[in-house]
Amino acid sequence: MNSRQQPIPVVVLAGFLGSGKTTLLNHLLRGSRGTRIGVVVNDFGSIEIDAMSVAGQVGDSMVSLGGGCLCCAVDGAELDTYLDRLARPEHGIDVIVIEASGLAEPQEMIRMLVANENPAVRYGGMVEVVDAAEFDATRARHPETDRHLAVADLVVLNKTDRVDPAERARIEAVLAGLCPGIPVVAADHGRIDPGLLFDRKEWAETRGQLSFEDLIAEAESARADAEDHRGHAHAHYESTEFASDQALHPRRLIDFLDGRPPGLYRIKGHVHFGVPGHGEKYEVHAVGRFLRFTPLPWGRGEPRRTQLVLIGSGTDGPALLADLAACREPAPHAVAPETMWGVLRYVDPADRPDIEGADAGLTETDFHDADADADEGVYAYADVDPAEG
Ligand SMILES: Nc1nc2c(ncn2[C@@H]2O[C@H](COP(=O)(O)OP(=O)(O)OP(=O)(O)O)[C@@H](O)[C@H]2O)c(=O)[nH]1
Repeated sequence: MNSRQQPIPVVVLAGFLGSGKTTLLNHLLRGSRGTRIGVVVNDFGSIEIDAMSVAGQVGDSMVSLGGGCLCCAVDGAELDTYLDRLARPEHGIDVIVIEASGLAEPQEMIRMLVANENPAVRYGGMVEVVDAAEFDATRARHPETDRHLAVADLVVLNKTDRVDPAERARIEAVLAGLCPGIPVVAADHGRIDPGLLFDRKEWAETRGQLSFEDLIAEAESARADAEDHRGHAHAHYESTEFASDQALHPRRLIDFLDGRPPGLYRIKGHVHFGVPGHGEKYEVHAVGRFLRFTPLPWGRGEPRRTQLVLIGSGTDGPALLADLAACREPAPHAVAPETMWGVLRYVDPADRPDIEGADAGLTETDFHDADADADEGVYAYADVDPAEG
């Protein structure tokens, strides 16, 4: 437990869109045991899907900064306000984790943290989450990824379940070249040893990639850069938000998702279908061509509603919204359960509601055939604790 004399370390959790930051954060929160973790979530969109995914687990020790990248808050005043609040002794927080938006410039955030004058907190290192399955594609599209890796204190090579051992070894060799001397931890579903983050002492003292002086020396040019966000990944991305209290028709939504434009890189949120036998909340994640649904119970009193954030480059927001609006279904109770098949194709077999599958005459072969269309061996993981969600 923090003695209150020691400044609370603030760890930046960074990584490209969909790399698995929220999944990792939830793993840390579940494995934190006696350590109290304060969380700052910075969603790119104004519907705060990430915040919703972790909120139930941290209660009042979480603040959420929606509606833009934290790295653009040049003076960091807003962040300081939240850190001050989290650092109050009554919260008893031992470590603060900032989940950066998937399009943030971690260097900017590090600078803000180093410049923070609150003696109750100190910069505690940066964790960069890397999606093994999207590694080459992300680097090709975003050369700045290499810069982010170079300032990391710990690299988590996530989604190793989606690549074979040879590919994993190749990526590890590339990472060793990009960030020499920095530990690279392989993981699936962000399951790293929480001790890597909670044992803070080593971090502050041993990080040598970017010293305080380096940061200050870079500050001037970076500040100019920060004022002109054209160099940031998020300058090239748009976020489109869709929310509806009306149910969505499963088949129309799947047609929309199957035909989504290549520039629409990331979709996250949850869907209300309301089809008989499928009243659950369907959490949805798309990362590149990967698509997964996870049925979860609705929270107590939670409104049956669809909320989606769509992040992409060169996407036509109004057209996406019009397409989604056309998926709305005013009478979901009258919709045949078998229209859910297209959705169930993208659900982990372990999470599939088998009653409906059996009733609808679906066989295992149907599911296997369908799975072959999706990414091989990729399964969804429930980020939200159903009890809390
Ligand atoms: N197969 C596989 N899927 C994973 C793994 N880690 C996360 N996922 C899935 O990848 C999707 C994105 O995960 P998130 O944790 O939401 O990613 P994120 O980095 O927080 O996403 P943004 O906030 O959009 O940047 C979800 O469907 C996760 O369940 C993994 O190791 N293996």
